[in-house]
Amino acid sequence: MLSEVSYKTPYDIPDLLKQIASNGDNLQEGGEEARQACLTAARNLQFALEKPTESILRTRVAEPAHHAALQVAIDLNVFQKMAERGETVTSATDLAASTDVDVVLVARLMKHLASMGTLYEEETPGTYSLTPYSRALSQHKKFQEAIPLSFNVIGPSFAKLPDYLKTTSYKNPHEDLSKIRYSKDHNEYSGPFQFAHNTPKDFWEWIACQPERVCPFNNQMNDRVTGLSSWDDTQLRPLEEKLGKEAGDEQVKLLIVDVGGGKGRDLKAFHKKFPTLSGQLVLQDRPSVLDDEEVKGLDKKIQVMKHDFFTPQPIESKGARAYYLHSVLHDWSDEKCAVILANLKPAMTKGYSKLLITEHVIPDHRANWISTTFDMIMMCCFASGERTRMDWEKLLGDAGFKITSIQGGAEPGTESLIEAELF
Ligand SMILES: C[S@@+](CC[C@H](N)C(=O)[O-])C[C@H]1O[C@@H](n2cnc3c(N)ncnc32)[C@H](O)[C@@H]1O
Repeated sequence: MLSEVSYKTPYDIPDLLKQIASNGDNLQEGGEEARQACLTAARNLQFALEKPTESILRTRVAEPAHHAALQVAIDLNVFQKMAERGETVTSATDLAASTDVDVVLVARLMKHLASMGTLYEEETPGTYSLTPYSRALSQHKKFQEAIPLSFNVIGPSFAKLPDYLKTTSYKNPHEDLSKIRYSKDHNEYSGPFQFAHNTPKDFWEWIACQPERVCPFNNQMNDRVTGLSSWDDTQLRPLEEKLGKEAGDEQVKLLIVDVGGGKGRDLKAFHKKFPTLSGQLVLQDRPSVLDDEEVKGLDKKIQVMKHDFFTPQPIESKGARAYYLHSVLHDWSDEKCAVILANLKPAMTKGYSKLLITEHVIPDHRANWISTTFDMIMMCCFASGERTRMDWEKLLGDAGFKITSIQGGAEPGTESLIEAELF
């Protein structure tokens, strides 16, 4: 059986098994690197061993059904209820009683959640315990809020992508497809998101008008679940030297302007790491983001400023040491990014101000699934995309910047820190 599968698959099954065995033995000492190697080999082994009929069932129905079951479980607080019971196992009957929901329904949902790895089914049939994933879902609002956002906001865009692409004769989604109708009644700018949600608004305008979604979305941006992180320590550490001492300016007035900085998570992390570094930190974003209560509680070192980055950068004077764009440019086409960058340039001082960008840099070969997933999200929600190194060089070069370094994220599939300056 194995040799038959191995013959047909491009994966080397014996080698994958060896990788799992050697990295598995080394999980304690090997740390994150061994875990990642083991996980990659295990994922590839699944692709190699699954029959096409199993793969098709998994992708077309098992995974969407899992997503739906997760959404229902979130609606019913299933994971919190399991955690609150303080027991290691819960039966569908107990859970149905505490959620006041039909036991047959609860049992069916739990079975699918267990078969897909979100719950663990114990030796005793019909009893379940939490896995690290469902425990995280039980404990953290950021995980609970992520599911409805993917289910109700991003999911419909994915579902409609094939129809949208058919409509556009398979053009790469781009805002310039302005003749594409977003619905039968309208004839305005449209991307897959507008097509799916039947709206002329861009994602940011749309979400700002959704009172029940705007706060979870801003929280989600502020407290990322995966793939997009606050700058990690390896990226953060050298910045003290670069932004502080290297400036040759003991009293830096303006240290970082975080443009489209959300609720200030990155500036908070920066200030926590380097509390004594001189210079003001400035947080800029749309009113719907900055009016959030959490923003009002930011340290006074962080000045909060409503600013539309499609208008000239208001922080000029001598120029800040760094203008920072984290997960901003991937939301926009090259043409729109050119406008954002052109608005920053007059504010920057050549040889002094840096442009810092935290974004995915998609490798040309064997891109990680997390980066490719974000690329698909960008395609569907923003008619934009993640960029390769060459894309970044072109985008920034055309805008008058030269890249001085690209520091990869600590984990595969996470964002890199790109440093650039005016030439
Ligand atoms: C993907 S989020 C990233 C937020 C933040 N930099 C982070 O990494 O958590 C993109 C941000 O761009 C902001 N944004 C979108 N359009 C904007 C505009 N025209 N002017 C300023 N900010 C904008 C959004 O409100 C959002 O906070």
